[in-house]
Amino acid sequence: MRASQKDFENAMNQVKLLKKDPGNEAKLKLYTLYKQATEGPCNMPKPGVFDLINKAKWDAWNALGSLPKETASLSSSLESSSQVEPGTDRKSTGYETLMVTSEDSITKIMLNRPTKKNALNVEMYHEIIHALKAASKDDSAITVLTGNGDYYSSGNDLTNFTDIPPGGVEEKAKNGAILLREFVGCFIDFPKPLIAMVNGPAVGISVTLLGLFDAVYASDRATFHTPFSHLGQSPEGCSSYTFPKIMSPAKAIEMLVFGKKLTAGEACAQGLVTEVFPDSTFQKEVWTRLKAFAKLPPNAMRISKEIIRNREKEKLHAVNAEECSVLQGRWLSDECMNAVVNFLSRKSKL
Ligand SMILES: CCCCCC/C=C/C(=O)SCCNC(=O)CCNC(=O)[C@H](O)C(C)(C)COP(=O)(O)OP(=O)(O)OC[C@H]1O[C@@H](n2cnc3c(N)ncnc32)[C@H](O)[C@@H]1OP(=O)(O)O
Repeated sequence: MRASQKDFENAMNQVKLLKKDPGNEAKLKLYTLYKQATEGPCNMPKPGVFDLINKAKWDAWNALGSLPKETASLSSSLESSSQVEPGTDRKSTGYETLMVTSEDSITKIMLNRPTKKNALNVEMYHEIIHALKAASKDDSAITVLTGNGDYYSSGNDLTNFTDIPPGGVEEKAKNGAILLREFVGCFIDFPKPLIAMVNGPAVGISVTLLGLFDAVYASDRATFHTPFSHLGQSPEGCSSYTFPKIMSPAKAIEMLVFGKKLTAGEACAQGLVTEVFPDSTFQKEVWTRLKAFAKLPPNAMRISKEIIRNREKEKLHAVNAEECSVLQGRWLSDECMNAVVNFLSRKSKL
């Protein structure tokens, strides 16, 4: 397929958005291809020998000779897309905390704060809401959520509690509850099969939400931990309703109240995880399976999910509202504030 001028300009814009500098050589190559594509053969006067930067530009552009504009445009687009981080396409542009890609009828939303163990900061909550809304309308058949790096996610970013607005902690808690309710609501309402690829340990809200997914595939490195009582908090993500149904009330209490951490095998035995894979083959095996799922008739999958979920939707939204309201109160408690201060001053870790 021929790259259009628009594609070419997009590619040039993407270079500006790269997180990692592509290096001078690549940038010089792109510059000269750009000049050739827009102006044709080198038309700038040859710079003096001491004008090193312009000399390098001139040499590189001049070396393209009479390369046709169209060829330069195509090469430039290809050059720049190969510099983009693997698995990234144009759809991911604009996200700070996610990598969102679409391929083989699968939209992949990857949590992308690996140095913070993919903790969910306020921006990430908003971006996930946005990505889910976009995925629900795009032409993919299924959507996958996964994490970049060694963690799936360490749950809520505890520094979210530090940025206090003029209205004080009460306003902070109220805003948090509103955001959480909208965030969880998107998972309840998501219309297509939603699959979690749990690539490593999962904590807090990243675990509770799994009860709202349609399939959960886990690496055998993954663990599942909801230390809400340790944090002076209470369950969210509809887990107060989904977990007792999935794994029995007693097992749900062990996790949600006593903070028992499950291995992937244990989580699978409890029904929270659909299947566990050895970490060494996790990506390959799961993606093979997902690609096969994505070839199934999308409308049939959507309608089948709808008929299963619709029966529960009203209840799930009511549970979500109640959990958010209870949490709003917990965030103002001494128990919660002390736990957050302890983490932030590194007195405690899970
Ligand atoms: C709109 C609001 C909605 C709120 C919804 C309610 C949600 C509730 C929950 O999700 S409760 C769960 C909260 N999560 C935690 O309590 C986990 C806290 N983190 C840890 O205990 C540890 O970091 C760890 C066990 C996840 C990993 O330990 P380790 O392997 O030793 O790595 P580091 O601790 O050095 O972590 C690296 C780096 O990441 C930062 N980080 C990790 N997790 C979080 C987090 N949840 N919040 C904030 N920051 C986190 C950690 O501080 C390190 O940062 P640094 O390198 O020091 O700058």
